[in-house]
Amino acid sequence: MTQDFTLMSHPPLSDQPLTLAILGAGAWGSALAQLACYNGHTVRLWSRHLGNSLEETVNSVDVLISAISMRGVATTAQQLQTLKLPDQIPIVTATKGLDPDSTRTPSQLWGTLFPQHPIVVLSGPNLSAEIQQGLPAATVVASENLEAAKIVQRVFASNRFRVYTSSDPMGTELGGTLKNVIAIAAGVCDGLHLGTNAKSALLTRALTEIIRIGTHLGGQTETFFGLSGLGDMLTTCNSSLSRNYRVGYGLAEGKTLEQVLTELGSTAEGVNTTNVLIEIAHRERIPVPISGQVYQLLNQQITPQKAVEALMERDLKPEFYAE
Ligand SMILES: NC(=O)C1=CN([C@@H]2O[C@H](COP(=O)(O)OP(=O)(O)OC[C@H]3O[C@@H](n4cnc5c(N)ncnc54)[C@H](OP(=O)(O)O)[C@@H]3O)[C@@H](O)[C@H]2O)C=CC1
Ligand SMILES: O=C(CO)COP(=O)(O)O
Repeated sequence: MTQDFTLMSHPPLSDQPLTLAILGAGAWGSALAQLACYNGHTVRLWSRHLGNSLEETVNSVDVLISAISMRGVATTAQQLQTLKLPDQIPIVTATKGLDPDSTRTPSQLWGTLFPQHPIVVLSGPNLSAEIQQGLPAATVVASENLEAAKIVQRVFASNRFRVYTSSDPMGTELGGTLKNVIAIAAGVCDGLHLGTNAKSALLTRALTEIIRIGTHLGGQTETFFGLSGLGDMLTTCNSSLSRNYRVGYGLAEGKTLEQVLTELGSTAEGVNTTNVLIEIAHRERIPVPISGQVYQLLNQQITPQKAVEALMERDLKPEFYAE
């Protein structure tokens, strides 16, 4: 049985109402469903806990959207491969994570399994709780197929959600993914009450680090200065609504990671992302001093105080230099 939702709507900015499948009925999938319903689209929401049929959910839809946590992306995409997806419909990925088995991004996983479909990344400063309250927000939809990005732009754009297109899916995706590691560091910074100067220094140097990794992996520098990079970093590093920020804050208060994650009760992608990122950084020889300290902290190799000391005592160098 499928579940179709059409909530209160206003005149849609999209040309015509579409039928969308949203996979993942967690915080983000539900908020995206609300935004699409607001624009008059029909939404079929699927998740394991709803217990509905994946096959019926995706039957004859116009757009497929995945808002599944990283740990479920590969298995769900493989399950979908055995079903019949409508030809060439856009697949939108809204997951912010890295696959621990392959170290690839969600869009790379989807693109490999569904080469005939345009893949669109949706990412931005989008705390679901604020969006569910109807507060204004903006996001980016990025694809190598600009027509597909424009379709997704029209699906979600409204007077409460401004949607920009981009032709840099990798940069857009990595901005949203890598900032989760930095949000953990920002939570530590605030949890230790290190002050505003320290926080600004941390975020500024973190942006440099994100750009270094992100461009190495194929993203464009300017994308990281946009909504999906700096924008999302500012949101998650400054809000206790961010689960990744709360992980860092809790660790700084002396809680164990297990304790913090139990209290959280939902997805904090930054924990897995840090582990995968460090694997990539070692493999590709990319310096990642801040993420490296977050890794040691999450893996109980260092205390929050020692992590701060280690960052302060690094070799002196110019602010900008070629790696
Ligand atoms: N919440 C937010 O503000 C935002 C979140 N995101 C990103 O969206 C993604 C989902 O986050 P969010 O909705 O908040 O997380 P939640 O923990 O609220 O929901 C996770 C969703 O993923 C599904 N899921 C988890 N594991 C599996 C699996 N093995 N197989 C199939 N489905 C699985 C869950 O299904 P079930 O309930 O059946 O277990 C649930 O629908 C994350 O990557 C996050 O970074 C992006 C922007 C904003
Ligand atoms: O990505 C997000 C906001 O843009 C959500 O952040 P958290 O996953 O840290 O809650």
